[in-house]
Amino acid sequence: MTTQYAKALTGTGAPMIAPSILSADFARLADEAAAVAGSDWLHVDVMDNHFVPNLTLGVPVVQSLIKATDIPLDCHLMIDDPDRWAPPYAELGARNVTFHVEAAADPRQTARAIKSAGALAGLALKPDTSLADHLDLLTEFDTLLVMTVEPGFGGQAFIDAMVDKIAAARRAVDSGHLRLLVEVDGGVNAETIERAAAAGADCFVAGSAVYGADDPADAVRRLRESARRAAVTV
Ligand SMILES: O=C(CO)[C@@H](O)[C@H](O)COP(=O)(O)O
Ligand SMILES: [Fe+2]
Repeated sequence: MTTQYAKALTGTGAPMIAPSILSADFARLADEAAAVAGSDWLHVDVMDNHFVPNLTLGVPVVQSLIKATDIPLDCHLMIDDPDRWAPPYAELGARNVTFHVEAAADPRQTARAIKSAGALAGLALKPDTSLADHLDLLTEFDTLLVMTVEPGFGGQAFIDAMVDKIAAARRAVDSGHLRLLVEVDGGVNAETIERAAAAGADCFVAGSAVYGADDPADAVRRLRESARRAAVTV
């Protein structure tokens, strides 16, 4: 169920795949980006050890990675105080900058700051965070990241109960004629991507399913094809 907006972003209308470098070798990030050539976005999990109990990377690494790859960066900020810390990722040239509503004091203003710095703005929801409570924010955002695991770590199992939230997000976008990509993150693999795609997601983050594969670029192609097939059968 790829939307016109997703089509405008990809040029092809195919489901978008965003490999997560959380599952890559951090000592070889440029090579690991090259290994997923053909991906729509490269997903970069920024964790601060406060909002989530894990610590990854920040502005200096993103700054280097932007120079090391042509793949647009999809920065997922799992950090406290995104109102202060999110706009710099947009200023660096990230394509999409997503922050968590649970951590933001003023999500509207932060989305506007990200967009005026030239990036798309993304709103992320943890699994227990209600979509219905935040519907009024969606017009401010370009992407909605539905977390299908608890944020913090790769390699966790997809929470099936989130399929209903993906479907609700799809309905909200379509009925409101919103210019918003529905993105799914956590536990996405060859099997779970079908349920997420059938529920109406446009963009799929996959870490271990891509970087755990013998041929990561081929894993990206296969995931895209599985999503495309599942989306057209609904
Ligand atoms: O944001 C996160 C985890 O907090 C994700 O982006 C993970 O990096 C996805 O990894 P897999 O679940 O696909 O292994
Ligand atoms: Fe993520």
